[in-house]
Amino acid sequence: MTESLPPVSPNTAFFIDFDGTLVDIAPRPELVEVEPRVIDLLGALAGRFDHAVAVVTGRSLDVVDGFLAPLKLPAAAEHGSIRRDASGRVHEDVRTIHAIELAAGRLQPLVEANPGLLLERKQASVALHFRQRPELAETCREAVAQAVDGAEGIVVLPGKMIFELRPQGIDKGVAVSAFLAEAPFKGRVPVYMGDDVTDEHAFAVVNERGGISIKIDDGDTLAQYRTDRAGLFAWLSGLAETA
Ligand SMILES: O=P(O)(O)OC[C@H]1O[C@H](O[C@H]2O[C@H](CO)[C@@H](O)[C@H](O)[C@H]2O)[C@H](O)[C@@H](O)[C@@H]1O
Repeated sequence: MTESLPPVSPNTAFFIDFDGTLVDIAPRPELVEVEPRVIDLLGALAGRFDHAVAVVTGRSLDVVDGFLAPLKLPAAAEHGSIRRDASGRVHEDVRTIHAIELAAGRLQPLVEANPGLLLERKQASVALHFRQRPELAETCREAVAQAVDGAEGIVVLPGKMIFELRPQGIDKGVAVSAFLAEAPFKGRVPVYMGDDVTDEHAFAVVNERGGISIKIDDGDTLAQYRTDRAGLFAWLSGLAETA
């Protein structure tokens, strides 16, 4: 189901999820394709709205930069554990990476025994992917719970065919709040666009601040609007041209 998206004022800040929102979901993380029009659109939007455009993703910063090159937008990577603000300064929360790496080591035998499972190691977090082996979802859930048992300060975040291990106290809502305390986002009305359960924290923050929350595709959500990627791009294209 899609619905028409609202007009926005020139005083708007945009926060955009990557996987499932800017790009279609692919069988493996490295296989996503960024259409050139997406880069053009983000660049035009940033130009129109005083550079108040940020990517908010579970990906690592270098990976998302690689996909969006030559753009280098403000970005909350790894769900906000690594955040590059508009001045280019990078804020890192890597306090639990050793505990997370230890947990990842405990998951390694499961991954080696089951081709198709994938451990994605990032700077501050680790993800266990089971998209190629959906029948192992419950096995993975239990293995991750056991792997983090007794570890302090680590949270398991379920996503689309994935379980992510990240530091406690970090989520996309916290990341959006941090951006909104800084130029050029400060004082602007936030718009957040995302497709996954991990985007719900950001929807909650944006709703509280009187912003606009947009869920891409299906699933329960706190978002006020729902559309698909085509509807989102049509809307953003109009804003990039007309603001
Ligand atoms: O916050 P996002 O930008 O939505 O990133 C969330 C995770 O996305 C990636 O995994 C997801 O996309 C893959 C490619 O389409 C897909 O194969 C996988 O099943 C999805 O979970 C990425 O690999 C993770 O690091 C991100 O945290």
